[in-house]
Amino acid sequence: MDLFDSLKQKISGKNLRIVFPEGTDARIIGAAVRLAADGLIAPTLLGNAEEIAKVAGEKGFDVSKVTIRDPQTDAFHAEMAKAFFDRRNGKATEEQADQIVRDPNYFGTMLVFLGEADGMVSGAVHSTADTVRPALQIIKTRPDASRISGAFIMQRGRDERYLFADNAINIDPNSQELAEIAVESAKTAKLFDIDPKVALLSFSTKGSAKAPQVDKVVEATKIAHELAPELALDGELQFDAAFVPTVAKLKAPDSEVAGNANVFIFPDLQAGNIGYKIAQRFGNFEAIGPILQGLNKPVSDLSRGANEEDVYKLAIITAAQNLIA
Ligand SMILES: CC(C)(COP(=O)(O)OP(=O)(O)OC[C@H]1O[C@@H](n2cnc3c(N)ncnc32)[C@H](O)[C@@H]1OP(=O)(O)O)[C@@H](O)C(=O)NCCC(=O)NCCS
Ligand SMILES: CC(=O)OP(=O)(O)O
Repeated sequence: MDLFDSLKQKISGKNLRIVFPEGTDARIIGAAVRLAADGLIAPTLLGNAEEIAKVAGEKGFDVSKVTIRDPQTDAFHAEMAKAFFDRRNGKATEEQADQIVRDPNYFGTMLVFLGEADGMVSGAVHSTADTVRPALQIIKTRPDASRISGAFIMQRGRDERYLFADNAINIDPNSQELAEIAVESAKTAKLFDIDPKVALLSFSTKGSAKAPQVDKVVEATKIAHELAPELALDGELQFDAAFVPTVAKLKAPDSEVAGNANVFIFPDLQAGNIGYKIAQRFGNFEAIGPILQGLNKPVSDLSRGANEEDVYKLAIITAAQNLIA
């Protein structure tokens, strides 16, 4: 079954509530209206109701099934500011808390934190840093994860599907962090019916180049093996050795992952962010994400280059993350 048909089946009728802080953006409104009409989620758009109605009217969207809340005037404001102040535990004053929760990304994140929403999707207008910082500060990492990272499902056609990470968050992870990203990405891959074979990517394969950047990946591979000995995982591998069986035979003949990898771990964010965009724009892969891994509750960031379909799909994934323990 198609990945999204299967995810839609899982969330259908569960009335999972997803909040969209960028409620006046036409792509967001269009996706929210479709999701509500399809009975997939209960969407909340954040923003000024008149502005949302104006954009919806111009585009012919019927927002009657969508909840609208305005962080500037919301009746829940004082309670939320107090909860934010408590959660930040000395890192924000009461006055700052009062202002901060008027920011739609903070307001949306607080709705998730307080259990008023089951997930948040933002980032079509805001940068990744502005989208994810509230989640890092408020929702925080799961007890079994030390870092949050951002993964993409890369899909072409019905059957070709890979997971890339980290393409969004950690700028220059050290070996320990990279190892944890690799192990966490294998868990995420399973959510999308990918049987993970994890490659830690480099510009070197099995010692073909010497550099501190390569040493980092070699060390990360060693740590990842210790963290998850049962996992099919290998490094350091160049992308061709990881992906192409004939090249794997030449460059890494003893590796069970080389030539078969389907989870690709990039050594830093320069490589990861550039890499996913090249596959998306040159390779015609659909890039769905970044899906934040390691958070206590689901929050997803969009690329500002996202279209309505990307918003629709990422909202489905965000909702489905609630159903996976
Ligand atoms: C994600 C990012 C915004 C966080 O950095 P920052 O804003 O400087 O955040 P800070 O270092 O001030 O940390 C803020 C909080 O987040 C936490 N945090 C930061 N990075 C984290 C991570 N990867 N995992 C878990 N928590 C993290 C910090 O511990 C801190 O928590 P606290 O305030 O409760 O003590 C930053 O790493 C970044 O800009 N990454 C690149 C994003 C980007 O541009 N991507 C490309 C496009 S997708
Ligand atoms: C994920 C990502 O690269 O986001 P943006 O394109 O918005 O910077």
